[in-house]
Amino acid sequence: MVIRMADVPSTRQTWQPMAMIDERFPHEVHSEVGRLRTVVLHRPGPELKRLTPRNNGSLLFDGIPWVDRAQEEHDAFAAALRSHGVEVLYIQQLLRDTLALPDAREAAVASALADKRLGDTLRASVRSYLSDLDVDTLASTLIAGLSHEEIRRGSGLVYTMMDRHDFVIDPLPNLLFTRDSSVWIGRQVAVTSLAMPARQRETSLTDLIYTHHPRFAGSPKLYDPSLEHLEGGDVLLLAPGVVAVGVGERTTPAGAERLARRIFAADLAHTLLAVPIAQERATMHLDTVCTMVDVDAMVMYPNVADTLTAFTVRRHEDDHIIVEKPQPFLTAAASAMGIDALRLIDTGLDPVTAEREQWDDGNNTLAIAPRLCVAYERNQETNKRLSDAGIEVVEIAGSELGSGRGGPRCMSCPILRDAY
Ligand SMILES: NC(=O)NCCC[C@H](N)C(=O)O
Repeated sequence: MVIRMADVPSTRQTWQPMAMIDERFPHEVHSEVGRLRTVVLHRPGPELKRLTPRNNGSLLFDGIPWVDRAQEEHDAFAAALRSHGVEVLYIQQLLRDTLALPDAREAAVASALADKRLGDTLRASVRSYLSDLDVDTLASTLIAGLSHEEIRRGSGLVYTMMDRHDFVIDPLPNLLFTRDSSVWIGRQVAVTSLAMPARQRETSLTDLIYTHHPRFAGSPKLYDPSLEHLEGGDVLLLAPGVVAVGVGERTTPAGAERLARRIFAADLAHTLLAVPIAQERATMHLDTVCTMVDVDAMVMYPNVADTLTAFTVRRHEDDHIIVEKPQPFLTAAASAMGIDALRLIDTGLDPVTAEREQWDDGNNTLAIAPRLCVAYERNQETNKRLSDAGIEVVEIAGSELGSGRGGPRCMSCPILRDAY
């Protein structure tokens, strides 16, 4: 699909898909709600078994999940998507395919060994350990991590001074939230720059897959992990040509500005809305506060609905951008989208219920199509209000999955959606 700026009335610019599916680049996303065709998930595995009460805080989980049940919940999520015609790709399978290529394997090992805490002697032992692994085991080790006691070989000061439960390769329990480590805008993939140390190695895996896997090799890259912090959960494609970016605990103003320059230069959008969000765990990403459920409608945490603002950023000449004064978010969004109003689904919740359901990712829905979304079943009040407003809700269990503080949108990276 080629996106082209159409002739536009006054200052408003609209963007129109000109043709569908280019064989060379079969992955393409221009909105939050176009019918979902292909999505990347990660089925949680042994990396979750690394969580203990001593490390769950630094590994960004609010509890210790029951892993078997989390897997059942995740399988049900994937089944719900498949039953609506969505192709589900798993990160671990993509990683296995990728590691079968010698250059990719070498790059993956080099990136795991780059950890400065290892030191030369232990690094050599870890290299030797990894070189003995078959592709499947290497893929699972890069995700589940490797502890001192598992390596069973080593010498030198670092190895000797480590506790046997310390990690020589850190586990990646948050890989579950595939939304954050990459985001597709148009036909380009932004491999993001994750802010929290516990998550930074995730992008070495997504970058590896998008660089080497035959299904993705050659796809244009829009962003890379060496750039300013930017996380996929903060990026909402409100409409073709309009990208909202939350700026808060994770994505920095510099990350939003860099993305604006890149998407303008690549003609992927005409407007970026930078949306300040509270720098708190409960609102770590924009998609924890609001998600699109129709081409012109959102569900939003009621406690911020009246105060959320946006700085409209537009392309000027060459590499210059224009930043407008902040406006109420809904006003700025409707104006950029070229519609009269962006409808808020009125969840009408009292502040306490709203706060509880926001914490449990009630606003973090994944649209399968306009007016059809996946949501956690536990957020009964929010889901009821969505149904009352004509949004069909596919409910999934999330009692264990939710302990990482992420919902259906966080757990999914759409790579192909239809235009609408
Ligand atoms: N988009 C999202 O909101 N993703 C959820 C990420 C949860 C993860 N435990 C984190 O703190 O990064």
